[in-house]
Amino acid sequence: MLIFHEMQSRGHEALTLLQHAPSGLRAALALHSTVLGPAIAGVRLREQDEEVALRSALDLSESLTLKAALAGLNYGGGACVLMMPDSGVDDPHAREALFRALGRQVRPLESRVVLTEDIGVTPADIAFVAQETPGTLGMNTDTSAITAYGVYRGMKAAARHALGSESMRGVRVAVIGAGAVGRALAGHLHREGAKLIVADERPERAAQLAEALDGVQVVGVQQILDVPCDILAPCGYGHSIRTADVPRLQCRLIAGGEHHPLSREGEAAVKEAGIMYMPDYAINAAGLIAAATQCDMNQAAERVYQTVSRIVQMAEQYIKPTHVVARRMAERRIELIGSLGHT
Ligand SMILES: NC(=O)c1ccc[n+]([C@@H]2O[C@H](COP(=O)([O-])OP(=O)(O)OC[C@H]3O[C@@H](n4cnc5c(N)ncnc54)[C@H](O)[C@@H]3O)[C@@H](O)[C@H]2O)c1
Repeated sequence: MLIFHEMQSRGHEALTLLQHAPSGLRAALALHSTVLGPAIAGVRLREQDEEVALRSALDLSESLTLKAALAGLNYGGGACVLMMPDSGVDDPHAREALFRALGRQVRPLESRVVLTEDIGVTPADIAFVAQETPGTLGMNTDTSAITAYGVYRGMKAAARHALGSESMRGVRVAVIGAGAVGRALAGHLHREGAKLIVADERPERAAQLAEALDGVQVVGVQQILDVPCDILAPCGYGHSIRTADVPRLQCRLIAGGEHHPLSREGEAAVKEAGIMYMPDYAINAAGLIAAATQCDMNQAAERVYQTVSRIVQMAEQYIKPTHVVARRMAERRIELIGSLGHT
């Protein structure tokens, strides 16, 4: 991996590796942009190899920059990916030490970064970080439910253009990943009468969802991309649609909660295939909006609905792909507000 090349081409400001042997801390902290304000960095704890951790940090931090900018927030984008310590994190004191070590190492960067929870990290973990540095933003609420409701509302706004109607009644939605966001999203769609097809790498999760909601069809993770459907809703851990998979897709809209479901090449391939793609940073922003502004779930989801509506309207007006318009809108706000300089 050519890290400087990657950072330069995508505009990252910094990538810091944090290490503290006694607590088992090994983390990649990426700051993509601090132009609009300190970088909000979701802290993610997952068992993975070093290259995946670096790549995820670079990907997620860029998404966060675009997400905060599009949502009109005065934050930049960051990401902090922790490697799972060899001894695990089941012992509560080991867990405390891990997150306090993270806080202590991040403290010198407090004016540039604000840590918050992401996959595998709880509000209690961030409270440990907060004992060591003021640079935290506790979500203090179940952001996955808020995020999922925002995805549902954003999906409807996009469907108005992609499918000709906002109604989800009878619409076939294939959900990749039956985790916190995927499950809650499926619930909203099911209540409105959508026909759901679900797959999860952990098949028991898809089976549980099918048990909870009548009529949900479960398929394997290899099959879900071949399923004829109207909307494909990726809600997994990222890159669940590879560019080589795009010719298999039989949907008209891709809209889900997942960060980086597609690479940049994948976005272009999807457009070529005649499929509308609503980027992650536009549609999965409700949890972040609620945490950053203290607004409620409906207000946060409404902001996502309005943003997605604006993206699709501008895409139609200028005959440009939605992912190009969304990125341009976010970058334009960063340029304009950044040009004001610091007060
Ligand atoms: N939770 C939030 O508030 C939030 C906010 C914004 C974005 N997101 C993004 O939404 C996505 C889902 O988050 P979550 O909180 O639901 O995580 P989760 O861990 O609760 O669930 C993810 C589920 O997806 C499954 N999965 C992963 N990759 C898959 C694949 N390729 N095929 C099939 N199944 C797959 C996993 O087995 C798991 O059950 C992540 O990309 C996350 O970054 C979450």
